[in-house]
Amino acid sequence: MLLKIALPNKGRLSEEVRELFNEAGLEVRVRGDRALTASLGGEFEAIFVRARDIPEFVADGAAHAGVTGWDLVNEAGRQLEHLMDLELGRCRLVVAAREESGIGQASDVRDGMRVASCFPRLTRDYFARRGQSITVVPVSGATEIAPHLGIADIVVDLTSTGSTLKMNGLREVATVLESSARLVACQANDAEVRGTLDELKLALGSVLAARGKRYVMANVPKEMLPRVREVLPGLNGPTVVDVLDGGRFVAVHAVVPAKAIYRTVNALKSLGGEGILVTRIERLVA
Ligand SMILES: Nc1ncnc2c1ncn2[C@@H]1O[C@H](COP(=O)(O)OP(=O)(O)OP(=O)(O)O)[C@@H](O)[C@H]1O
Ligand SMILES: O=P(O)(O)OC[C@H]1O[C@H](OP(=O)(O)OP(=O)(O)O)[C@H](O)[C@@H]1O
Ligand SMILES: [Mg+2]
Repeated sequence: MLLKIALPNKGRLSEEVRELFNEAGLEVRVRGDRALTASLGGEFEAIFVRARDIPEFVADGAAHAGVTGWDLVNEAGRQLEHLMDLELGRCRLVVAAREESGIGQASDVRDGMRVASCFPRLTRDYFARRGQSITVVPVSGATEIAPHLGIADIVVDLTSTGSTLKMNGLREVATVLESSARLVACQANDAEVRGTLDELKLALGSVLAARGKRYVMANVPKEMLPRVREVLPGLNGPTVVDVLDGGRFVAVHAVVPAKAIYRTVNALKSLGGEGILVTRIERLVA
């Protein structure tokens, strides 16, 4: 059975999502730039649609699963099964006001104010939860310009680096939602589909797990092993391999957090380590 996976056809998430699937061994083979579907190999077929439409398509069962922003999943308000956080497309949905507006926090927003957003549902819910009565001005893009055109007092929009807000003279005053790309599935999927999606999760998860890790190999003096063990915890302690040099050195191999590489290499060197190699890992299945 061929499982349909809805992926963003363009925009912010499309490239990185394709890269992730490729690295997981599900190569996105598109026939030309504008193809609407592609074979992913194995049991999967990709259908390329707008990120914003993906929650609807998946909830309706037009696709068994899909990848889109958590912001869009929440905006759609459909019942979906959340399968995993893909740790990309990280951004926040925020309330922002003009620098000179005098609005410094959400409670400064006065009843009756107009709020421009591509996320009318989340905007309405946010202010309703706070007991503030505002009017949503729905827009479909370039939200940041709305306060300058006088069509809204404040905005609710996505931000990551903050440069768009800054460029438009807007100040962030509150966070509505933290977002990243998620794999979501249709609640009506049967057991067979769920089983295949578990395999997909394992494949994608193994790429994500490998991204933050490096594989380190080094030859170290045998008598230093107890101290090397402290430097190289690895997944279950380092792998130790004989070196055919009459027993003076052993080779140690370990998986370490990428962030710790600088410290680890220096520590191995100071313990007399030689021939230190650091490599990337493609996939890591714990
Ligand atoms: N600045 C950003 N940094 C990181 N992720 C972002 C950023 N902006 C948007 N995203 C994520 O990417 C998703 C898709 O955004 P994208 O801009 O590709 O589509 P869109 O705005 O819905 O449509 P379009 O821009 O094509 O009209 C968003 O829902 C969000 O999850
Ligand atoms: O905080 P920043 O890093 O500046 O990013 C924020 C911008 O990114 C998104 O727009 P996008 O670039 O996707 O363009 P769009 O408005 O066409 O969707 C979002 O709508 C903001 O405008
Ligand atoms: Mg956008």
